[in-house]
Amino acid sequence: MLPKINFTETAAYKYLADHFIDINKKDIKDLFAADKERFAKFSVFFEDILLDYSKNRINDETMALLMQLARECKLDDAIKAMYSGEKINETEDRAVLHIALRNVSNTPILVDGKDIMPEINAVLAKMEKFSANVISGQWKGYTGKAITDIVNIGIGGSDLGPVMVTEALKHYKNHLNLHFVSNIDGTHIVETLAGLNAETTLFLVASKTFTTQETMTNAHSARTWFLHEGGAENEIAKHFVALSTNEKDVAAFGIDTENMFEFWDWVGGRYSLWSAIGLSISLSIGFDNFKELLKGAHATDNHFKNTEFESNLPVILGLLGIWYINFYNAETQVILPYDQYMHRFSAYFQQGDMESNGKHVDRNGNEVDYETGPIIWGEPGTNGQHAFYQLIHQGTRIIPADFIAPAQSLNPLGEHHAILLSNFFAQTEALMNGKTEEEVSEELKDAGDTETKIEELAPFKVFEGNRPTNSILLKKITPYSLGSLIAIYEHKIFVQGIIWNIFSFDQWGVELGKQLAKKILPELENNSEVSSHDSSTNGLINQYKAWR
Ligand SMILES: O=P(O)(O)OC[C@H]1O[C@H](O)[C@H](O)[C@@H](O)[C@@H]1O
Repeated sequence: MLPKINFTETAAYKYLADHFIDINKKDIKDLFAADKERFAKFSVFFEDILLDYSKNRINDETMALLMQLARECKLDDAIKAMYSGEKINETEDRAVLHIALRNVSNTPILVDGKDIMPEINAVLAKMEKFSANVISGQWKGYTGKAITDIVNIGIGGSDLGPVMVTEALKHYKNHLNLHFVSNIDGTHIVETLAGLNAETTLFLVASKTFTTQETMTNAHSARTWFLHEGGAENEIAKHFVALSTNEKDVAAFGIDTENMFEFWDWVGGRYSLWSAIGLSISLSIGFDNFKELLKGAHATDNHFKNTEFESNLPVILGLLGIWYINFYNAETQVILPYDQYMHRFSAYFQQGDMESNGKHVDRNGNEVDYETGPIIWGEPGTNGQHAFYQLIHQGTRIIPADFIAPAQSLNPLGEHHAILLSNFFAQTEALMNGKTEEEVSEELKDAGDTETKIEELAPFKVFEGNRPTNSILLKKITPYSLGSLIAIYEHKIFVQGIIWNIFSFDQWGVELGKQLAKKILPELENNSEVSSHDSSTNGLINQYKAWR
């Protein structure tokens, strides 16, 4: 059982509320000026990852109180509960064990008294063999040709993780072409299949439940396409495999359960890239690299479990988020990777974070009277700089930002990486320091502007600064370091969920829309006027019918 403590009733919360009044008057740049040790104090290494959180609106007391908050909320007990396989996903009566999927040290992990490691290892061995066969060309399609194209059909957690990781690790990929179909919009599958040859295409039907409407519809369309292109029913096994927890429905679809890669109900969809759902990753970069990804995540898992809170990256990141969300009323959190390969990283954590912590009922079943999960967004730098950074620099909202960059480029090309990184360093400096009216006037004077012009323009050119950022500098993007980084963000979400006293591993909020769509679908079958809804929904449906 998880602790069920209202964090706003802790002593630490009350101290933090008082402390906030004091720190809110301070400028980060003044805190730097007053403390030569600030960078050393507020930065921490985890292997080849450096987290610098010194450019935040914090001092020693803030961090001490945030750590006290974590202790009062019994974060340590919660971590133990997760790692020991307790059913901490109480509303679904399930354990939460993505950490077991990457438990490469193989220490037993018990669920209902049974060690789950042998099952995990068996699926990993099956993934290894299958990946090797497909990559080497030993696995043949129905006309005896090797596979050239992999199409992963899945949505949500059965899509976003594989997409993000295969993109982030594209540098390590082999000759196989990877495609991802998620959207129910027919355009997605039509456009994907348009360039493909059924003889050399392998479909991975990725769905934890194997009942998701989008995935099942797309999978059936892929099957029809395969048969239409010349494949026969009894050749489906050579071109369709399933990644799922639902053996019965996999068999009903016509996929040989021999070709099913299993996972388990204690793997949340948005935490499933480490499971059989990662088969597309293993096919794309080879199983050895997939294993490296798992190893990197496992290293983070050990760090999170064993390191004191003060030097624990997920704990520090989680608590800083709490500081801004609950004391500064920050509504969003922007994630800005300065790495083109990581262009889906923020999108991935939109599901990871928002589906986990977008909750308004606490673990006691009561409405919360504080803010919970932030809105997660972001794009890679430097593209974001030319799009939305204006609002981060000069808008009215406080937007805590995570800047992420690798020190080494995987594609060294002239000055590119130095320019990229100069922007990475400059942005957090600019957000912190801002630019005073004096500095602006000086600049305008130097440019030859008149006194009147300077007075007119200056207010628009002032940057108030004091905008908080974390910088995460990695040595290099490798399967291992990416695995570590993803796991850091996963555990950060866990930390925040524990403090907010919410259940982070269910997702009831996605159900209502699905239910209503199921009701509406039959109403779209004929042309008769619909009147069973509110006037807006009726009006929209009837107009659709008139226009289709
Ligand atoms: O893997 P599946 O069972 O097809 O589920 C795919 C996705 O759909 C659901 O709506 C959930 O909100 C997601 O958490 C899940 O990842």
